[in-house]
Amino acid sequence: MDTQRDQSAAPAAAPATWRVLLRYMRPSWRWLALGGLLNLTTGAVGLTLPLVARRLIDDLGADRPLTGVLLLMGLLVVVTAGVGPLGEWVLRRTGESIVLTARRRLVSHLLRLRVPALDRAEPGDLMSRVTSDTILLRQVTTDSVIGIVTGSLTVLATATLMGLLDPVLLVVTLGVLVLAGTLIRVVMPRVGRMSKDAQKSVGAMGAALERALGALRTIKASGAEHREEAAVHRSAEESWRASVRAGKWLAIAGHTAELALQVAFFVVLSVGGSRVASGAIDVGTLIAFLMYVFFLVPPLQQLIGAAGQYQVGAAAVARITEAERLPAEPVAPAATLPASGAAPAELEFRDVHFRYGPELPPVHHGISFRVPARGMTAFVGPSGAGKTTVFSLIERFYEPASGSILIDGGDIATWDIPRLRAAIGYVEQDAPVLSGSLRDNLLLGAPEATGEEIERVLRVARLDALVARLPEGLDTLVGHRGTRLSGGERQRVAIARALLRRPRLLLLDEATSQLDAVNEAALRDTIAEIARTTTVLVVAHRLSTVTLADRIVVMDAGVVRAVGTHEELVGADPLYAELAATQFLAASAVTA
Ligand SMILES: Nc1ncnc2c1ncn2[C@@H]1O[C@H](COP(=O)(O)OP(=O)(O)OP(=O)(O)O)[C@@H](O)[C@H]1O
Repeated sequence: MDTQRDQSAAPAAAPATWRVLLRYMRPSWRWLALGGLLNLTTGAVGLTLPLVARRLIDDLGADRPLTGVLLLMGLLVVVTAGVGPLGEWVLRRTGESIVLTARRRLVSHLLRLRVPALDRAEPGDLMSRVTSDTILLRQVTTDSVIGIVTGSLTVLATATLMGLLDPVLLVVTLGVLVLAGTLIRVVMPRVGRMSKDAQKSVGAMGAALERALGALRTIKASGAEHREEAAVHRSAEESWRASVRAGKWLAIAGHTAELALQVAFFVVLSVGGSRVASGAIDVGTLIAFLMYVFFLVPPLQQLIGAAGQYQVGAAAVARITEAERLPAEPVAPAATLPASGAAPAELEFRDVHFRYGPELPPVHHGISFRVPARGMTAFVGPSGAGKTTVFSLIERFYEPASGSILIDGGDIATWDIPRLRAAIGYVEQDAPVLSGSLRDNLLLGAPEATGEEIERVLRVARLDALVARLPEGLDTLVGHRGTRLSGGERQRVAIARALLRRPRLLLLDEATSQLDAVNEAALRDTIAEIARTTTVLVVAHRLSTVTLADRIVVMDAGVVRAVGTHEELVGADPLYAELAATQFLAASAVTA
């Protein structure tokens, strides 16, 4: 049972970045460990090379045979060549798995978002979190975390070996490096801030682009391409600006390390030279030590790169976590649709109060009405009266502030949401049709429907002639949001889709002017026919629909003014009489 009615519970504090990263990395920890180990092996093998080099110089000096040393060097080079790429591949694979996990989690969450959260979100921005931010997660979980671990270990091992060669030269080297490290610590938080700004702008760009592409015809008709283009460009430029600034700080950090090592090389050379002259160390030791100084370059660069990537990744993690914390409906298995011939539903609203947000005015001020099983009930009233909101509350897209909504005598707040929605067929006012084929659209809510059932609803919705005419029939692609269909066809597809679910309660938000007279009259008869076996609720905009209704609920400014038949209401309710005389009659005059 899902009894959660609170839509605005205060969210707990966001978890720390490293905790979130650990959560993503946990399922892949074996692969990560293997990749890290292989990377370390490559580093360790590389580290032995200077020692072997020293041995070579010693052997040369002492005139000893070189075969053994050369063979060892060859072996080490071959091992490095084999293990290096393998380690990198393992890490890349792990990174991709982490991206996959994050994307799956996020998509599953976003598809279950509560409708109020969706009202406040920008789809384009949410999309960028799934597509672009998750890519950054790959870098931070593999390159960065592994880079920090392997880089630190390699630096530590190199420093140990340097210490074994000559502790004095090690202290000299570390002194230079500590200075560089202090500078880098100042730079890194700036990289984090800039990266956050850059990703935020990518999200804003996605939102602006979605807004423009989603209504491109309107934008063209309004001659607004330039303004929309400028808005998208602005976000792209902001992202560029922030990324360039982050890049500047990263470049400074990267080159600080390189510069520090060059300085260290010269300091070690001069200090080491005097130590060779004083006989404290031999030439072989100095050469080996200088080789180690250069060996420090890659792991130190890896460390700095990793720290930078961690900052970039932390910005992405914050955006992914933010999306994951938007309120969502509980995950529940899909409910089975009502059996054919299932009893129609009874509905009751009891003193329902509702507003869309704490800062918004109330929409329903204590709505009460009863709808018995079977028959057609029409909701009429001026625009903004709260008619569509009645349907949204029945579907539990929103929860009432107080009062209750009952189906078959049970409060729907105690129903599992999938079970509730399985009982309902809903045709929205703008009759959305999804990209894909006609068949995909019909089967959206009833994937198990048989060919016969599809044919039946096609006939009922008067789509059979259209499907017969199309060369690809039901497999015809309808385009993005059904743009290849006419408005009336889209509406009939939406009706057929709802009917295929064999709903016990059919909610029909009538479009004001989508259907032609012939189809409208036919569909009206069909709906009246359906109402004999199912409970049908219609938000009605046409008198022709209203006169067929068994009862009419007249709504105005969030209250139910009157309930009755057309004949009763025309005499009893002045608002209804006025609506019937103006809007409805005007509409019916067109279709008569
Ligand atoms: N998602 C939403 N967020 C905030 N306010 C909303 C939302 N949806 C609707 N409203 C507001 O709630 C009020 C009632 O809207 P509703 O869609 O229920 O009216 P309606 O009677 O169906 O109107 P129409 O006949 O024009 O379709 C309106 O003032 C509308 O602006």
